[in-house]
Amino acid sequence: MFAARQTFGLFQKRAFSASASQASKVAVLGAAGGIGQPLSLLLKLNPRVSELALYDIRGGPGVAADLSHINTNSTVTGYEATPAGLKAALTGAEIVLIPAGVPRKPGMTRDDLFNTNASIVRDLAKAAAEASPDANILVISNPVNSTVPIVSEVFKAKGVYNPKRLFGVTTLDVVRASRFISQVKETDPANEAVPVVGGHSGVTIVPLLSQSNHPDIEGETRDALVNRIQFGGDEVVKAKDGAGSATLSMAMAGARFAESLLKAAQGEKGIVEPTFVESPLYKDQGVDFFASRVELGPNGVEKIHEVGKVSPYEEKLVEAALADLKKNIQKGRDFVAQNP
Ligand SMILES: NC(=O)C1=CN([C@@H]2O[C@H](COP(=O)(O)OP(=O)(O)OC[C@H]3O[C@@H](n4cnc5c(N)ncnc54)[C@H](O)[C@@H]3O)[C@@H](O)[C@H]2O)C=CC1
Ligand SMILES: O=C([O-])CC(=O)C(=O)O
Repeated sequence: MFAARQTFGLFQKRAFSASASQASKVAVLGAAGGIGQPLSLLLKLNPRVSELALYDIRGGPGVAADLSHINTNSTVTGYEATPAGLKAALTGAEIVLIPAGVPRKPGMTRDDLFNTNASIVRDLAKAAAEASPDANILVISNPVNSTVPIVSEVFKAKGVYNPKRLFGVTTLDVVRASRFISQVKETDPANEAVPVVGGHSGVTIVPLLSQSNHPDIEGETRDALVNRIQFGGDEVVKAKDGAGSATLSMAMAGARFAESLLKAAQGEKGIVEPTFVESPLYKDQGVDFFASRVELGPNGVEKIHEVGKVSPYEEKLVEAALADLKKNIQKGRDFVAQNP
């Protein structure tokens, strides 16, 4: 197995910072991709990460060699694209980020990625269920509304499913929401927070402007802002013109979410992130996964926050989201049932 990996962490001399006194291995599956590379870079810069494990079907060791020259204390290991390499990348990981899979081209919906990405995510989930059953699994690969249920079904089949440790990464939606509202209001986005609930595609993305600093935004301005948040991904897909979708902003969002989990694992209280998790909020309507604000703790999900008071306009948005979510979730489950 050792031959299947290359280790580059040879220059680790300085003491860890206090926050990184706990060893934290983070694995990135799809590490050589458009998201994987800048995400791995940001993780290499994070003192809370002690070991970075990079896996991809091509190029993992090269990205690892490059990042390993950065003079931060973590080790970086690139793994060969073999079952043994994948297993070694996953073993001992506290966090597994999955940005493996194809991105959209103009004219496609995220659901159009299902046929390709469902089996990629299923196979990586099988490996994770065997090698790192207790890790926090952070699913970035689209369509998130379906790939997260795929992971849950695979973990269930292996008898290791823990709903507190499975997260669909929807952080980019709130990152965009705070940026876009700051452009409308000419404010600093650092001071803006717009809760975004539901899921991660089109109308399942539900921004709650009534709970932002600017509940006064109404009429056409509101409609345009909500639409921009819901379809922010499409803006990037169009601008990239066939060369993929958001990668850099997604890397920032993924790194932020991983950082929040590490902070929570290392004992910080009150860490809240939006994320798509198995949720009781709309179970009575047949929707088992839902994104809302989630407090994180050492065991993963600590507390799922209620959606809270919404306007009649937002109630309609939630209704539309639930209808799509139900189908997207079922599609993921059916896929695993039919293609175990
Ligand atoms: N959750 C979110 O907010 C967002 C999700 N995405 C999604 O993230 C995914 C990745 O996007 P990009 O990085 O731009 O794509 P990309 O094509 O640049 O990179 C994907 C990487 O995955 C690797 N890969 C493919 N199959 C694999 C496997 N079985 N095991 C390991 N690695 C494998 C590829 O070799 C490639 O390096 C897409 O599905 C995209 O839709 C993108 C932006 C935001
Ligand atoms: O739009 C896409 O396909 C990628 C994505 O999920 C996003 O940027 O939010």
